[in-house]
Amino acid sequence: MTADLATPKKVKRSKAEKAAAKEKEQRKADGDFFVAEEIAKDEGEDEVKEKKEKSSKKRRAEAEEEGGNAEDGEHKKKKRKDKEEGAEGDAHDSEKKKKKKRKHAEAEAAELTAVAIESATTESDDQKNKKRKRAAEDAASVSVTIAEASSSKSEKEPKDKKKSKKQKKDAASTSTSGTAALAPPATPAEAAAFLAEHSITIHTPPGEEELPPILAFPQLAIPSELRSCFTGFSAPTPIQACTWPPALMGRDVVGIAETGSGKTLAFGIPALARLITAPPPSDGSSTISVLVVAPTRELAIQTHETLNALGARLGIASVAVFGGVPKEPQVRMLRNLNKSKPGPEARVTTRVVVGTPGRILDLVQEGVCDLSGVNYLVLDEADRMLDKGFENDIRNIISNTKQGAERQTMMFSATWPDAVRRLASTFQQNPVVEVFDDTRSKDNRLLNHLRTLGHKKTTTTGGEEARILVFALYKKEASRVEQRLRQEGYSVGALHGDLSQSARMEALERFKNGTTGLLVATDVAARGLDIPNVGAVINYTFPLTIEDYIHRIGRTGRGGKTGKSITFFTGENHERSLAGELARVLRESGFQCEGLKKFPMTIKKKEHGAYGAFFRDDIPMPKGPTKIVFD
Ligand SMILES: Nc1ncnc2c1ncn2[C@@H]1O[C@H](COP(=O)(O)OP(=O)(O)OP(=O)(O)O)[C@@H](O)[C@H]1O
Repeated sequence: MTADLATPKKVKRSKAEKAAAKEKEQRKADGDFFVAEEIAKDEGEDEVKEKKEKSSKKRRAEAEEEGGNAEDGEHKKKKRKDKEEGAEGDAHDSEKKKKKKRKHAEAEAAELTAVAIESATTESDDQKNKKRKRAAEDAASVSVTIAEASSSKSEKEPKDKKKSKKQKKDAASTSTSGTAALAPPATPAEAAAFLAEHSITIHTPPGEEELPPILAFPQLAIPSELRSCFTGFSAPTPIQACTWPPALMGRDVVGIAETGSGKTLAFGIPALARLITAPPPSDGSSTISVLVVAPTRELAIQTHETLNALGARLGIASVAVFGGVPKEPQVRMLRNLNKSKPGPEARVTTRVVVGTPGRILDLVQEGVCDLSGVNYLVLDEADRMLDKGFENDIRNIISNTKQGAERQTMMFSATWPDAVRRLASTFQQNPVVEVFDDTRSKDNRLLNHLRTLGHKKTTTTGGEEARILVFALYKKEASRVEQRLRQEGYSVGALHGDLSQSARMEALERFKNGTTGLLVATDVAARGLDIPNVGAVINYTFPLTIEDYIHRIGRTGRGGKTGKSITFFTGENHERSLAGELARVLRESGFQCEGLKKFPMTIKKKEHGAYGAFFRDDIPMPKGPTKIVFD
């Protein structure tokens, strides 16, 4: 019977129908079908919430069942995650079946991803308005931590010349208060009143300029094309107001804010501004430069929809990848990125990936998701991701993106527990050089940094990210700094030549096993020893040679991990003559060295004991055996 029914149907099909069916099949194979199906979801906010709660309950129950299974191997963990994602998928199954017919109709009707997104956006306008209202009312306490400047990112490149007529028209119709005609920034009194009213604390690292919040959209220096993103909003939400100024300057930002506080635009506007001003590479390398990692697929889909809708007119598209659904369509979709398609989609370049950690990593490891061009990374709801056991996945994902100052990282979290602090301090790995005149203020600066890095006074975590290595130049200095830190209540060890060998070995062992999270060492005592990977290195006094500096900072950020190095540079004594070399090292690694320019920038040619200044220092000299010497 089935065959009987099917046959006449087939026969009756017109040529045009056949062509349409063929095209649909092709789109399916290209992965479009998947995107269209997912983004055409018209789940109400309540349904999403309910599902979120259901799946989190399920997760909690599973976690309790598995309680204490922290020793699980990577494989087990992955399986569990797949199970979680599968469970999430099950929860959606009955819902999915009900909607299957309608979704298919929508998916088939959705000729283009962008069209589907726009319709989905329109459909959920009511829900959006609800959320909008909530966001506007949201004056919950918000905290923003600004990391040290990543680099002097110049984002003022010429805009994409290939803009369509429509794009040009759109841009013209948006507010003209672009970067050229900005409203004056908030006065210190206005800024203070705003921060007090919304219970906002902004932690700017010592030495960094404090930026006032943006109280009104016209104060915002962004490409004019982006101004239409604010249509219907009267003012920035608190998290947007405080996040935009540092984020638009290219700084790493940590925002502590509740859901529904307007985070998507808080990181979305700087992301789009960056994409508009830096066109995609034309050398065939990956066009993905923005990556958003989120804990759940609901959040990933929501963020993807928002960014896709905002980016559509700018020629920027996003893809969403998440667990709980088959991987193959996502693999096909990623393989076929930017393959020219007919119609308006041909103008769109996929530059954003939004996804959940497990699936992103899977796809990266399969070689289909190339993150090597990612220079803007967002970790959304970081605390939830860590709660769900995604820490290793996140670190792994980060190691596949651009490193150091080449990447700007935005992190959002509703809470600020130790695990989140540690994650924040490890990705903010830019070597920072603080140039100052007053050597007496070194101790206070050191204490400030320990606080900013979230270092616990009595850490017994054993976690390598929590360890901080402080380098002093002289034995007496190391001993004094150690005493000072101990007076301040820190659990600290020392490694220098005034200590007996057994005392040094004990200090090293305690540092390695995490009993003390802080170690003050001299270069000579530390040389040749297996000092484990540490979260941060602080150069209290600059070493005698630039090689020692490189050796010191190499103690952190090892094995693809991230780390942080902070260097105090007073320009006194031996430091003055090393300013030029330090500036060169920083410049070559892509970091700023402005502060050093007040010192002579001459680089002294190295002299060899036997060959004087004429020896070749560009070829490696044979290394002798490692010698362990304690000064
Ligand atoms: N400046 C603003 N004024 C009023 N509404 C806004 C503003 N910015 C964003 N919104 C709206 O507020 C709602 C919540 O924003 P958004 O989804 O970005 O919050 P969120 O913090 O990411 O929350 P969630 O984690 O639940 O996604 C959205 O509907 C968004 O359109």
